[in-house]
Amino acid sequence: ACSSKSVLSQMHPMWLGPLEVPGGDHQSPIDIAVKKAVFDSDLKPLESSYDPQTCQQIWNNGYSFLVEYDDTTDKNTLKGGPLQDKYRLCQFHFHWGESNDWGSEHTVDRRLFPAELHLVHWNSDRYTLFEEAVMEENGLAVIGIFLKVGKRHEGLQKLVDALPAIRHKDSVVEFTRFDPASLLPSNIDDYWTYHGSLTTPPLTESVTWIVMKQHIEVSHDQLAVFRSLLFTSAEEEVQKSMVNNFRVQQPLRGRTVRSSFT
Ligand SMILES: COc1cccc(CN2CCc3cc(OS(N)(=O)=O)c(OC)cc3C2)c1
Ligand SMILES: [Zn+2]
Repeated sequence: ACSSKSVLSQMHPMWLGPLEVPGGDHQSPIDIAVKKAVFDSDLKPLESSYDPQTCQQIWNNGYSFLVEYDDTTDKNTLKGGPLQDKYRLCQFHFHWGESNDWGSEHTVDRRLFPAELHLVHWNSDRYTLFEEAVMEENGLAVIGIFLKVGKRHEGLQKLVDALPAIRHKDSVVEFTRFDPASLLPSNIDDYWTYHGSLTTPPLTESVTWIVMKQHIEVSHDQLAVFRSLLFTSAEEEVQKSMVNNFRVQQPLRGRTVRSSFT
């Protein structure tokens, strides 16, 4: 499910920082200036419906770890909010820092969070494969959720326990019966939305971003296990800790960020 490697990411090792796309003026991530966001009363509540039985595997792709879902049927759908069509979940992953002081990709009034969760969906009303949708303006919808360090996240622990098995790049293990809804904050009606891009290759400007206002809490120890992952494969002599796997912020270039709340 949406896990075929992009050629680009083979040519450009990600820990050197994703390459900048010349000329793109709808790039992500961005800073969300709360006061400049425009309330849009036409924005509907988000409707997500996920089936934990369709969870397939968890793997280290050399930049983050991805939990992948069977996206060959409409079992894991997202609609409503700013979306005109129905989108299918294919994977979720995280970005984090080497310390709790930074790690998120988006910021809110320049505030950095220690990590950010992305749930990647593609438009299954208009396209038949992720690879097609990834090239189209209305192809993808990514939900961004900020993580803060606090109490232990019970839902996350099953995922944290699987990480030592995928320490190295390109390692994969079977991972089943994980409910992505367990990672959503209690309030998913309050969000910011704007048009942007993937923050890793192919960096295409095909994403309707939906960034949740409410964060989720994970414990310091849970986040420390993220940092025990490696960018490097088992064969490489020098092992590099998988930390700071976020892209630098990109210019807004006149885009408007809308909010679903006042
Ligand atoms: C045409 O390029 C691709 C086609 C199919 C699958 C892929 C793999 N790619 C999809 C998009 C994506 C997007 C990712 O991050 S993000 N922040 O959502 O842009 C990501 O972070 C680890 C990984 C992947 C995996 C690339
Ligand atoms: Zn991401």
